[in-house]
Amino acid sequence: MLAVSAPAERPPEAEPSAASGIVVDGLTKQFGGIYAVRDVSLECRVGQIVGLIGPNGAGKTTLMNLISGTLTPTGGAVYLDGKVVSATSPAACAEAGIARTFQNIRLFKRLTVRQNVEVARITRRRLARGAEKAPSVDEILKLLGLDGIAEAKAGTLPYGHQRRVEIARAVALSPRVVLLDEPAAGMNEQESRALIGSVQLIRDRFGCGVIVIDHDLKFIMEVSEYLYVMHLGEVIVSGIPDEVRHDERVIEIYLGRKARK
Ligand SMILES: Nc1ncnc2c1ncn2[C@@H]1O[C@H](COP(=O)(O)OP(=O)(O)OP(=O)(O)O)[C@@H](O)[C@H]1O
Repeated sequence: MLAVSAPAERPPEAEPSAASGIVVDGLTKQFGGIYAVRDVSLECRVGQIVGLIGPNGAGKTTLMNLISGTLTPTGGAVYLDGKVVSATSPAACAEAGIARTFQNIRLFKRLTVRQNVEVARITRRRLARGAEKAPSVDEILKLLGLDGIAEAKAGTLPYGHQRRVEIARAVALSPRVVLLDEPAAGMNEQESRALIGSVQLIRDRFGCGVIVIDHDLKFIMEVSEYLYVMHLGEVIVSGIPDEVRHDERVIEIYLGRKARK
């Protein structure tokens, strides 16, 4: 059965104080008179892969920016492991255990793939978090299929490879939850299929939660265990991918003809 979220409703088990992972509770962000995000409640437990979809302008990136501390909410809160992390800073969120990638890739382009990941590892050591289950740089590179190009300069790589380096760098921080903003953008069918396996391996090996935004519906339906659909700043539908895929509102209003293919 499809769960339809009333704006102010919180998933029944989402008690912020008791949760392990991220709980977003009634989050709102206004830019002047525009509600980019309006009373959004969702959660991503540690060990869970959650997808976020919606048409252009739905509020997905704003929500990511609120969760990762890049933006300060107008209302509501974000909890990580029961502690409020919203309205702090990107550095505080990273320190608490939220890592992310960006729609616009932000790598050290003149450094090699390995050096990019090593820089993140140095940061993690400084944070003194996750040491007990931290995989080596070599393991991270292998997990993302980057071991064969570890010595290549990041800036010389095709777009799809650069996206994987970004993910490797994010997981090298040993996050509790990693946010992936359009990780399959620019990838061909074969690459995005391989990425599904990598994301699942990351979750298994690191034991972290993963929140994924992507416009590639095939990719996001396959990789996610649970989906939230946003439109005009609000979560309008949530459920497992099979339920969301067949929801009339999602097909006709939010996914349009893409869903009929
Ligand atoms: N800094 C800003 N100032 C004013 N309005 C903004 C700002 N950032 C986002 N918005 C508005 O908020 C709404 C949500 O934008 P957002 O980029 O979060 O959507 P999105 O779902 O990520 O879209 P896309 O899929 O195209 O990236 C849009 O109407 C957008 O114009």
